[in-house]
Amino acid sequence: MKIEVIKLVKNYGGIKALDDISLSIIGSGIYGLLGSEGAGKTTFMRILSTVTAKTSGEIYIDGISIENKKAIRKMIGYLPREFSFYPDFTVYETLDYFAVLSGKKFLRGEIYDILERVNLQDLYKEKIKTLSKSMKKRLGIAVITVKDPQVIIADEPTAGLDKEEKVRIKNIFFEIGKDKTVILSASVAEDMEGCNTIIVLNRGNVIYNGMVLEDACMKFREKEV
Ligand SMILES: Nc1ncnc2c1ncn2[C@@H]1O[C@H](COP(=O)(O)OP(=O)(O)OP(=O)(O)O)[C@@H](O)[C@H]1O
Repeated sequence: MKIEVIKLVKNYGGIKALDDISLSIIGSGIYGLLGSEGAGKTTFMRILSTVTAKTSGEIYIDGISIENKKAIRKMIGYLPREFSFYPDFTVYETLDYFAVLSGKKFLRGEIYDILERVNLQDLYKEKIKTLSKSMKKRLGIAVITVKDPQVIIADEPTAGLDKEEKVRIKNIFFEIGKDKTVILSASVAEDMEGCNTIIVLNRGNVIYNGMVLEDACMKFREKEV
């Protein structure tokens, strides 16, 4: 899997949210996108997921242009910051519903297997409205992995969770990242722990792209003050 971003620009009226970004993401693993509020993380992820249109530049995923929305959407699972579910559906019904939407046929056992991967197997009868924030996040991960995409993009999946829950969510992504490309964002440096590559965004520019967490944190903090 290779993602190539070439001279990507996104303007919202007079606001330059992404200012000529070029980078490559090659192979499986966890890629962390670190940046403070307004750095452009959500915009970047939404463009990659074909939810938002770019202003200019090019993106290719395995050689397929992002303009080819239909093909790209098959390759990508996008977990936005807030994922909405039907509050009165149970955990099982929700996953089953998205499985049907994905167009693939799933056996009952396969749905339980997916729930097990995100540690929700014992809660399959629970209604969504009774779930905690972390449980909903985990269900969101289950939902986006149901169509087995090659690339998983998650916008601040650990924001607002306690330490234990952050670790739990991260471990799920580490497991997925063994053979898929996972891109996740955060606005606090500690949430980048365990990422194989860290990309630091600042006001729409890439100011660090590498494997050393300490260096990424230094660049990030330099711009924060
Ligand atoms: N729909 C929009 N209309 C106008 N400006 C926008 C829109 N979406 C984002 N922006 C602006 O683009 C810039 C980048 O925002 P973006 O949400 O991508 O950053 P972020 O790093 O995800 O930050 P946050 O954590 O606050 O969401 C900000 O200046 C933001 O105000």
